[in-house]
Amino acid sequence: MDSLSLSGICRHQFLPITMLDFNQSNHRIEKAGFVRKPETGGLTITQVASPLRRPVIVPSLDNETVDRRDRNHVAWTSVRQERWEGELVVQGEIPLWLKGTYLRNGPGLWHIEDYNFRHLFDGYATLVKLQFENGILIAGHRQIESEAYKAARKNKKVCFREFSEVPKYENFMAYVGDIAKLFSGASLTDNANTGVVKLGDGRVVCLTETQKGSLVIDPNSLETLGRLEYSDSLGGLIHSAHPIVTDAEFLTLLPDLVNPGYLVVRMEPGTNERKVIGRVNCRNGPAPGWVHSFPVTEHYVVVPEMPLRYCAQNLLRAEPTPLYKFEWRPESKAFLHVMCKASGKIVASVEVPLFVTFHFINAYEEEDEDGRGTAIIADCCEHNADATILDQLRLQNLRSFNGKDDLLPDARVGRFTIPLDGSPYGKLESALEPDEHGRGMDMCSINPTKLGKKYRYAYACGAQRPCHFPNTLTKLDLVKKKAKNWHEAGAVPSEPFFVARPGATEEDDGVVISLISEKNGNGYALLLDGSTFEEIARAKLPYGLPYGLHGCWVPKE
Ligand SMILES: CC(=O)/C=C/C=C(C)/C=C/C1=C(C)CCCC1(C)C
Ligand SMILES: CC(/C=C/C=O)=C\C=C\C=O
Ligand SMILES: [Fe+2]
Repeated sequence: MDSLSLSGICRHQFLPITMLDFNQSNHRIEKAGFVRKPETGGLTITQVASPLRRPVIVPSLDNETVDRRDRNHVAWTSVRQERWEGELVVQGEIPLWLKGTYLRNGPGLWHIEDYNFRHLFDGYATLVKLQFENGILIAGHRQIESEAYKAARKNKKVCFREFSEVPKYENFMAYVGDIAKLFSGASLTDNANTGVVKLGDGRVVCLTETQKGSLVIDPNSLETLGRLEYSDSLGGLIHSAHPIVTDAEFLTLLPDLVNPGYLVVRMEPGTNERKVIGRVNCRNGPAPGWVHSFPVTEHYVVVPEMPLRYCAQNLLRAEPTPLYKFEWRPESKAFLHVMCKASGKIVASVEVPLFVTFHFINAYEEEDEDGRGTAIIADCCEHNADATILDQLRLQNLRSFNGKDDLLPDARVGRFTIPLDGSPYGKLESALEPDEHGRGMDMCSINPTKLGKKYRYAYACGAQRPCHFPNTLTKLDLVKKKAKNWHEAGAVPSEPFFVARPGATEEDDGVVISLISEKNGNGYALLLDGSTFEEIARAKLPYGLPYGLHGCWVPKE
């Protein structure tokens, strides 16, 4: 059976993919579909094969994971097994034009043995795929085999510095040794749990905030293929977790913690060499602001200098502070710098009101009637200049929601206006009334053809209160200043990801994909119409998956 004859498979029941070729394995068959491989240390292995004739090995994790499902929402519970793949039964209709794979990355495993991690961002990366073809949906998930994850499994403890977790030191000398390794980057994690991008040359790369955590994966098997080794000598240990990736380029920011500033760099498809476009020196402060993401316009890169700054002392600490590796420095103020992509020259550098954002949504240039640039508009999911959102993402807080208390801090679509006439100040306002989306706002996507251009629609997660975490999918109309919200009681939806219909002329002509973790432990893939924002299809997963962060689309050639 090949991928084109999938429609021959029974679609009336949930269909795990079954073993076709036992000869490819040395495993002893214990019962249909289950085999035990002695050298895996007692893990249960299910040897299965996909309709694409690819065998899939599915080690389950430990019982503790499953036990904890009773107590916590599945969104905040470790994934229950290493790997799974199968066809899903679809309710509704998947558009026939939707051909390709949606990949979603995120931290999905938050414990090692008895030790439970602290923060959402600490979890070992779980990659999920939804493969669409001819109205059929094959889903799968797999752990990313980072060095950090493999070492933790092997040694039964955290071995690298994660977002908030650090290895437990046996004595002071071990701590000193680890600090020495911090400066070379050797002790930093490569747990690529934040996002996944498809480069112009077809490579698919999972990313996190550390440069060493750039891992190439196979979008079909979800296998970890190896590290993307940058071949330049730019050095540095960290970068923006959200590069801007198009078929033509990969743009990112490398924060410089020694001489506070940022390098703006560009990598061409087919190469591993980043070349410097230019450098921005920080206007203020002892360290650069955190750059989880940044926006671009057609001609410019906007470099944010947030008052939430990297903090060398906090990097060295064995125990986390409320802001982890960062600190809130309002006295350092906030700035936006605008660099010309072609020349590397800074064309504007303005002070703006204090702000906190993880995610910029988009940016574009405004022109006068003669076509001269007058301003840059940059939109972001803005947390009302309140950095405590970072600590709200502690697992204990996310797990403690009892349906009553409302702990999610307010957020909005923050719209910056950066004048290009040399004025020293920029503006920050709400792009629409935050009550439109329940005063929750994060995890955004747009139609990628609008990247850097004037745009009207964005998709994001909003809030239906009370809640501890964004729990709606929302379509934002930034022209009419209205939002349309999707919500299901108790459900935690992940980032609504927009895929445009090939040949579409309307900005919102396409579908929005999200993965939903349900209160009862189940989960499903959801497809909404990008224009009406009504449900067009859903497909139940065999079990609910943990919350995930960001996705990408790999179209079928
Ligand atoms: C999942 C997510 O959005 C963010 C993950 C952030 C990580 C893993 C940050 C890691 C870091 C270190 C391990 C040390 C250096 C600083 C910093 C980049 C925050
Ligand atoms: C999930 C999140 C913030 C939610 C707040 O409302 C931030 C994720 C950041 C990393 O990708
Ligand atoms: Fe992010």
